[in-house]
Amino acid sequence: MLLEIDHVSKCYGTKTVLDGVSMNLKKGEIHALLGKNGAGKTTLVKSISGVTTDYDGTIRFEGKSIDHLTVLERQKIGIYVVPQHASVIPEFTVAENIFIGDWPRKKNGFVDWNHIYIYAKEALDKYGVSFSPRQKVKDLSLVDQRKLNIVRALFSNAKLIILDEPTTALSAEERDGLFEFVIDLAKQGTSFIFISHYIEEVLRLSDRYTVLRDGKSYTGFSRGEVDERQLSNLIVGEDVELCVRERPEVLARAPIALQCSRIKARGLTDVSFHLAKGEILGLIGFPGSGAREICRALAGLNPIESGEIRLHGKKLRNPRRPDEALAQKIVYVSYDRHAEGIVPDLPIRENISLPILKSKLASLFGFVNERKEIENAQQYFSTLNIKAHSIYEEVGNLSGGNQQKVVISKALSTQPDVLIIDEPTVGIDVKSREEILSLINELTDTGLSVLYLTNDYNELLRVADRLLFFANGTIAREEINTGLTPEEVIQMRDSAEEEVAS
Ligand SMILES: Nc1ncnc2c1ncn2[C@@H]1O[C@H](COP(=O)(O)OP(=O)(O)OP(=O)(O)O)[C@@H](O)[C@H]1O
Repeated sequence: MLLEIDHVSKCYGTKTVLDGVSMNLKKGEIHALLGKNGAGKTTLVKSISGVTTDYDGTIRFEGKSIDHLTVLERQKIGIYVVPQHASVIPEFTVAENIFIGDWPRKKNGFVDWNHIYIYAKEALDKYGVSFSPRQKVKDLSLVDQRKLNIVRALFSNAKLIILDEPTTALSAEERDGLFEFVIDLAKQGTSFIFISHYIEEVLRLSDRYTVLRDGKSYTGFSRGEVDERQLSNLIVGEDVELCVRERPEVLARAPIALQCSRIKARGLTDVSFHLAKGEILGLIGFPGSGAREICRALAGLNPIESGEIRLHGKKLRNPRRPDEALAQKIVYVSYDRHAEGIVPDLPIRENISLPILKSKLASLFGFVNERKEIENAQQYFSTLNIKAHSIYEEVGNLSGGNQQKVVISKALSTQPDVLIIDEPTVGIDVKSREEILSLINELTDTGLSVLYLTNDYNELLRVADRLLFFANGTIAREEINTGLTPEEVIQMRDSAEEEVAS
């Protein structure tokens, strides 16, 4: 056994988050840690890595208790966390990133720059990655940045690497590449704790599983012992009802809500399309293809050089800022909730109300109508099942998935005509995902139109009525979603890309 977690408990104030949690991990094992949003996965990871040491119970590493050790001391014995958000410095080279904090030095004490690249090349070769040590990290793909984080940990002699939702925002192919890399390293003896909300990928990658629910651990399941449904029931504690979108006939006759003509903007050469009232339009394309760029242009985040946007036939002013888009009933939920989504120090109530303070919640004389604000926040708090004591809890104290629900509530409370939603279920547990999808589905019945961007084609194909394939800054293909499979979509995306390139 490499790691033994023995009846670990942890409270925040009066809230018991971990209640006698136990699990163990063997050398060379990939062990999945699962649980709903707020189940305590991050809290357990913090206890293993030493960020939190005021827990009850015992954690042993290679047979010895590590409860008294600090984060740095735990790193020295081989425990590393690779966080969800790349902890690399984009302006530095790969080699510089590997050596940050531990520069090889010459006898005179100066950094040995010549050898940095030689040592880094050896490390990259040893772990079988293909990028060059001289490449700037900002030029690496997302998956290579994640691999670099792992190589950095290995270079510091990691024996246990905790991967916190490592597949976030990766395409299916990138995810496969990352998994191969992790499996190879596990074969060489490195152990992994793998945190993910995607059960299908958990079943593919992991040797064993531990589920946290209501503070307790359900542990010891090996590959093949449980299937997708059983694991999802264990996580949620009940049957999960899947959101089913009926593609109604009315959509074919629905009036056009949004009409974009010849849009030219950053990363967009010439984009024209329409979105019907009540329709969910899926956007597909590689990074830089234009799929995300059109979202950001319509949201007022990337300036539009030319072209025309009409909503319900009325010409809009091309938005220069998100509040201008919002005033014209277009709202964007960014994939990056940390940078663009929430104010962590403010309570849930104020976060949800932020964009509508000046409009819907303003009373006579410009004061905020507090009753309306509370009602509004309370409504989304209940509908989306946000896990917190109340709407007065600070958003920074919520688990990642629950923060994401606040971001979505904030967007929906503006009552937009067009919702642009970018990777909305990243970090969201199985049950919450269905709640979010169901809510969006219901809102389209009342006339909301949606542009939906995600790399998770399984999810996209469950909700999208029609698909637009982007390549090279323009729309290369359009398909009605008549029961398409993810594999078909990947093929269509690749051939659209090739056609545009040739
Ligand atoms: N610093 C804190 N103060 C108070 N409560 C906290 C703090 N950190 C976490 N919590 C609470 O502890 C519980 C567990 O949170 P944790 O982040 O461990 O969940 P998680 O399983 O990682 O969730 P997710 O999948 O959403 O990331 C949540 O209810 C959260 O609100």
